Amino acid sequence: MSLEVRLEGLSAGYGTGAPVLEHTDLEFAAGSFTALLGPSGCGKSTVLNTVAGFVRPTAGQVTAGAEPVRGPGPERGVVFQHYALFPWRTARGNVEFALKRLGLPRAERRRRALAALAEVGLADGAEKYPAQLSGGMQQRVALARALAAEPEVLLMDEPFGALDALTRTRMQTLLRELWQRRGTTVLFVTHDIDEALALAGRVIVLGGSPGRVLADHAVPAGPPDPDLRSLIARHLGSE
Ligand SMILES: Nc1ncnc2c1ncn2[C@@H]1O[C@H](COP(=O)(O)OP(=O)(O)OP(=O)(O)O)[C@@H](O)[C@H]1O
Repeated sequence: MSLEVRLEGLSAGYGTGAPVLEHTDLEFAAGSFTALLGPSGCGKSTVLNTVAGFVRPTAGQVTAGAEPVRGPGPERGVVFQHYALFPWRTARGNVEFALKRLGLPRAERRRRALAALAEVGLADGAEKYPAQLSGGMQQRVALARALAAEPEVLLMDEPFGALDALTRTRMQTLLRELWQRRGTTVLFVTHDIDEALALAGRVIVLGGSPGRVLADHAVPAGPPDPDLRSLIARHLGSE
């Protein structure tokens, strides 16, 4: 289950500030995994937030499949760096709560929550509260919460940025497996070139103000390509 995402002539900004994006065109094929890299403030999160429907474009439009994005929707799941779990709900309770807006019956919410927690390797932690879970486990709950709604697009904003190196590598492996199994379209914002190259089939470098596409590379399958890495590093350093 996946949708193509298109940004057409997209301009966006905040209040009376300078535009963050201007006339940006980008297409993300259904089922593709794309990493967005770029210096702080170039508009990576703004791209994600317009696709999520949190930020309304000032011009142009975003479409997910055939439908223009007019606001948040369950077919577009979001995972942020900070998991934003309710501390007074268990892992299962957090996932179930997110399913309420889908209007699912209670038993179905429970079934889906437990299935999603099992899918992220947290079957044993379902009845634990966030304070009883490590950072990596909390991020698994956040991932389960997004997956339980069975999204066709997954929007991830530096989701592993706050994790230690080992946990981060484990989460990357988990995410690759989930993506291979589900085929969801993934847009993944990161500051880390190696993370982008390890995960994505395509790496886009944004830069400038307003932000624009500085580079757009397909990442070949197989072992990391040092030439591609240094090319992308040069684009990143060119700001
Ligand atoms: N809610 C907001 N209100 C006002 N300005 C904002 C808001 N969110 C972002 N901005 C501004 O928009 C610009 C782009 O921000 P954005 O978060 O999209 O960049 P980014 O590339 O994701 O940065 P980072 O890597 O630091 O997360 C920045 O100048 C930022 O200060």
